[in-house]
Amino acid sequence: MTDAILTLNAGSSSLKFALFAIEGASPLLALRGEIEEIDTAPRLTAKDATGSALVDQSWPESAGDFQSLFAKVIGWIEDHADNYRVVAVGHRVVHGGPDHVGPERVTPDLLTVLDSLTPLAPLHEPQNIAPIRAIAKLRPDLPQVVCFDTAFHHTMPVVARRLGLPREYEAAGVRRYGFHGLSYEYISRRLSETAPDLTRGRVIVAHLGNGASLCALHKNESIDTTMGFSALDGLMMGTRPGNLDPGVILHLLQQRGMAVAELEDLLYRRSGLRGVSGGIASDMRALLASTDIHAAEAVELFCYRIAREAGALVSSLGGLDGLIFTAGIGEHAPRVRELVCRRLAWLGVELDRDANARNAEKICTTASRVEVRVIATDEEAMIARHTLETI
Ligand SMILES: Nc1ncnc2c1ncn2[C@@H]1O[C@H](COP(=O)(O)OP(=O)(O)O)[C@@H](O)[C@H]1O
Ligand SMILES: CC(=O)OP(=O)(O)O
Ligand SMILES: [Mg+2]
Repeated sequence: MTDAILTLNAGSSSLKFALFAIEGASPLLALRGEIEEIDTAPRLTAKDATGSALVDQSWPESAGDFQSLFAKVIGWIEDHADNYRVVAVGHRVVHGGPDHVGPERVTPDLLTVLDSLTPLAPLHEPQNIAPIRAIAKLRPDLPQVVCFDTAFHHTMPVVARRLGLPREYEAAGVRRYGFHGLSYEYISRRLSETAPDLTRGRVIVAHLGNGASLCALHKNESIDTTMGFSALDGLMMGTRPGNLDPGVILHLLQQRGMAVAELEDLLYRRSGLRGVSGGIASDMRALLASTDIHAAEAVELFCYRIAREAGALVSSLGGLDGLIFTAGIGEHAPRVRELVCRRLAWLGVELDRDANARNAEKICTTASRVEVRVIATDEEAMIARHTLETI
């Protein structure tokens, strides 16, 4: 039996998991998998460390039922990883609030704090916390560690964190936090290994998954990002509108008499690619495959908003040396990268079309003034490292 760390990463459209063998100081990947499209067409796939497929199974009847899908993942791991002894579980938790800026071991008090942050991340925090409680019940002795998406952004200067509201709100925690921090932390480490020049310069990382954001890295530290107080801000996403004139919210509440729960549903689940495509899909693969004009318009708006927000971050950075695409869409959708890069040509971004079509690591021409790369993110590897360090 080999000691291992189990990692769980509940995103807005997927539940990702991995098992890492503990070998010396660094965890070694044993297997990884995910259930994707949890709300529409749940499908479990997993691969061993060499990339060989271990399972491909669908449960259309369990769409939207997170608890039952989580139980299926745990059941599958128990059946297929019996030569590993899980000695700790690491979780991605989206919101750590103002006081939690590093990985922490789970305690009952910490769980109470995390519960109180649920209104700030209603699409994620409940799915992040439920597995912690379920595991604590089954195995109270098993150490569990939480790794916050907000933590990586603690280097943001005050001016990037502050909202234009009266001071008392900031003191009460109403400020910009930023998310996808485990992904940005992993990318920053990969840059140190593969493109060290960029770690001394000004880089925008585009994490384009079902949730999406941009991070401005200056000398490899976050100095600004497009998500703010909640995971609603910034880019348009799979089901979220991204930044929105607050006047629209007032209009919906006052003139349309919309209830708060209805508004929350609109902003977290019915907008973004799903809403703009007229309900065709929130999933980029389906939109790119569709011939419907509304699907094409949704993709166009997605890319327009990325280029527009990137322009704002170029201003925060005072220029741009590198542009990195990552996460589900960023890693696998050449069309989206092409549309974004075309809009950023004024910065000296010049895409190599063949390299882009191949999802190559470097996708710019030699003449490009900005180095454009595709880097596969690995939030699980970050969670495993933090978990091992914490226990
Ligand atoms: N081959 C592909 N081409 C285009 N989009 C893809 C591809 N593979 C995955 N995606 C998109 O990536 C998104 C999911 O990304 P992911 O990072 O897993 O999301 P999250 O972690 O937010 O749940 C979906 O919109 C999906 O359609
Ligand atoms: C913060 C967030 O939106 O996460 P995800 O992209 O995993 O949904
Ligand atoms: Mg994700």
